[in-house]
Amino acid sequence: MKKYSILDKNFSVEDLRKLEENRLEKLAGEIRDHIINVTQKNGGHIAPSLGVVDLTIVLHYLYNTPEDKIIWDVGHQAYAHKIITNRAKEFETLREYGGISGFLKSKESKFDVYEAGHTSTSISAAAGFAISRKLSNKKNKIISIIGDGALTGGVAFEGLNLIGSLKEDVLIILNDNEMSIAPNVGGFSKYFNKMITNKIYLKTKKEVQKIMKNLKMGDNLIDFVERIEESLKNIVIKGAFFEDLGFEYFGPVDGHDINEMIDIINKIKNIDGPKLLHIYTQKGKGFEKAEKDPENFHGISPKKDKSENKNKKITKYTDVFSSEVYKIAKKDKEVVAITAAMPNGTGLKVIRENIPERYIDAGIAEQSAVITANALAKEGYKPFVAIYSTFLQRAFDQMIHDVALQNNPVKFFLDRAGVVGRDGPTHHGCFDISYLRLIPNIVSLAPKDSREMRAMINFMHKYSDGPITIRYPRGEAVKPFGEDKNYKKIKMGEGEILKEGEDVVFFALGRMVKEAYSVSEMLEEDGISAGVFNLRFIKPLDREKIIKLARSSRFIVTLEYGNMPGGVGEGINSILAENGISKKILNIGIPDEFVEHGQQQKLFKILGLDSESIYKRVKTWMND
Ligand SMILES: Cc1ncc(C[n+]2csc(CCOP(=O)(O)OP(=O)(O)O)c2C)c(N)n1
Ligand SMILES: CC(=O)[C@@H](O)[C@H](O)COP(=O)(O)O
Ligand SMILES: [Mg+2]
Repeated sequence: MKKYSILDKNFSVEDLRKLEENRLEKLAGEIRDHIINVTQKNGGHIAPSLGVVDLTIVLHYLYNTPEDKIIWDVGHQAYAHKIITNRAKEFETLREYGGISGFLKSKESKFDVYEAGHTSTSISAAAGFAISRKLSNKKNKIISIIGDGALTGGVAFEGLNLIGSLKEDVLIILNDNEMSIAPNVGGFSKYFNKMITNKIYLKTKKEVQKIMKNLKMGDNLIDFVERIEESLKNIVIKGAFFEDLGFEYFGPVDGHDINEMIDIINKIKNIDGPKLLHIYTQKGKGFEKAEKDPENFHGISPKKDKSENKNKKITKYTDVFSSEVYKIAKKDKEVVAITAAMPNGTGLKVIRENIPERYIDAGIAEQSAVITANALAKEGYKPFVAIYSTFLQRAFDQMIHDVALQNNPVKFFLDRAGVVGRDGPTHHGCFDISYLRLIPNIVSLAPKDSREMRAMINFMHKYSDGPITIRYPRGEAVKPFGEDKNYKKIKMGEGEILKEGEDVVFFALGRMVKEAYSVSEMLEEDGISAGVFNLRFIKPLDREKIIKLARSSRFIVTLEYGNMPGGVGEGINSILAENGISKKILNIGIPDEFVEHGQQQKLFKILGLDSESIYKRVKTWMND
C-alpha cells in the first residue's frame, strides 16, 4: 500500500479509495489538522467544516465522484471536500484573492458540481440533476448534504416536496448538529432533536419491525402489535414525516463513526427512490475551542485582521446598529427585533440576551421573517428587521407584495452592503440599492459615517409612513467627519451639502462620501474647485439640490458602493435629463459583473473605489 499524505501534491481521490477502511480515521485527523492550520491563518468556516470531515471521507470513499454528484448545501462546510478532491496544497490560499474559494466553484474543480453560498438550495439542485439523469439515461448517484439550519429554509422543503414526488434515486443526508450559526431554532429543530435522543423510540421501532417480520397470517399477535402501534402512534407518526413525503428514512447515525456510516451507506446506496439519511455530528469536531463555542467558531477572522486590530479600538457599523437598537428597544416597548438566523452577525444578540420577549429568530427564512415583520407592523408594532443585504435578496417578493404594497412601517437594516471580502460573490451586498429603488413606497438611506448612522436609525424609529431601510458595509465604520453641524437633522429626502465647488460636484452615497471628500481635497490642491453632496437618501433623491448643484458645476460625478445598473447614478442621470441639464457625467460604482472573493480593502481598490483611484480617474476624465 502506497504511503499517503494529504499534503502530498499527488494525493488524489483515487488514492483515498485505495486505502484500507481502518486507515480512514487517521486521514480524518490529518485533514482536520490541515483545516485548522489554514483557517487559523486565513480565517473561514472552521467549525462547520470540521464537523463533516468523516462524512466527506466516507462519501468520496464509497461514491464514484465526480460522476456521482455530491451537492453541498451552502458549501461553507466543504473544506474537507476541497482537500480530498485534489486541492490539498491550493487549500492554503483559501479565501485569498485569486485563491481557493470558501464555497464551491465549478471553475475551480469538476468535483464542485453545484455552487452556493446562500442556504437551502441543495435539495432542489438534486432534483434538477435527477431529472437530467433520467432524460439522458445515465446511472450516476446523486447525494445532497444539508444542515439542520439550512433545513429551516422554506426552499429546502419545496425541494423535498419535488423529490418525494419524482421518486428518483436521490440520497439526502441531513447533517444535524443542532446548530445554525447560532443554536438552531424552531419546531423542526426540536423534532430532529427528539429523533436523536429518543432512544426508546428507536429501540421500539426496531422491536415492532421484528415482530411484524415474524408475524404469520392468522396469528393472534396481530392484536398485540396493533396495541403497541397504537400506544406508539404519536412517536412513530412523527418519525415518519419524511417517509410520508416519499422518502425512505434512515438513521439517526453517528456522523463521526466512519465504520458505521460506511456500513449504512453501503446498505442503502442501491435502494432505488428518494432516501434521507439522518446523521448527527458535533460542530467543530476535533478542535476543542470550536467544539466548546461553535457559534463564535462558525466563521473566524484571518490572523492578519486579528493582529492588525488587536490594539485598535474599532467601531463597526454592526456595533453602531447594535447599541442604537438596544437603546431604542429599552425605551420603546413596541420595538420588536427580528433576525433570520444571524443574531451575532447582525448585532441583534444584545436583544436576544436582554429583551428576549421582543426578539424573534425566524430561522434561515428571510421570506418568512419579512412577512412576520409586516404583520407585526400592521398591528402597530415597530419591527426592526436586520438582514444582510445579500440575504434580503431572498425576500424580494415579500418586500414588494407584502411590505411595500401594504405600505407598512417595517424598518430594515441591511448589513454587509457593498463588497464583503473573503466570502465572495454569493455574499457581496451589491444589489440592494437597485432592487430597493425600483419598489414604490420604500424609503432608503445610507449613512456617510457612524454619527450619521445613529441619527438615521433614530429617524427610522420615528418614521411611521411606510417601510424604510438603511444600508451599511461590513466592518469598521467611517469616523465622523466634515463640518456636519446639522447631523442630527435628518429630514425626509434631504441630502447634505458638505462642500461647494464650481468645477466638479460629487454626488456621493454612504461609504463613498468619505472617498468623495478626500478626492475633493486632492483636486483642490490641483486648483480644481470640487463640491461634495452627501445624498443620504437613496430614495427619494433630493431632486431640488441635485438640480441646483448640477447647474452650478461644469462636471458631475456620482459615487455609490453598489452595482451601477439601477443605482443612484442612473437615478441622478434621469433627473438631470428630465431637467434638460446636459453636462459631462461620470457614474462610479461597482460595474455590471460579479466580484470575486478576496480581502475587502483589496477588492475596494481593484474596483477603483478608493480615493486615489477615483482621483486619477476623474482627472483623466476631466481632461478628455
Ligand atoms: C439565505 C441565507 N441566509 C443566511 C445565511 C447565513 N448562514 C450561513 S451558514 C448558516 C447556518 C447553517 O446551518 P446548518 O445548515 O445547520 O450548517 P452548519 O453550519 O451547522 O454545519 C447561516 C445562517 C446564508 N448563507 N444564506
Ligand atoms: C456561510 C455564511 O453565509 C455565513 O457564515 C457568512 O460567511 C457570515 O458572514 P460574516 O462573517 O460577514 O458575518
Ligand atoms: Mg447545523
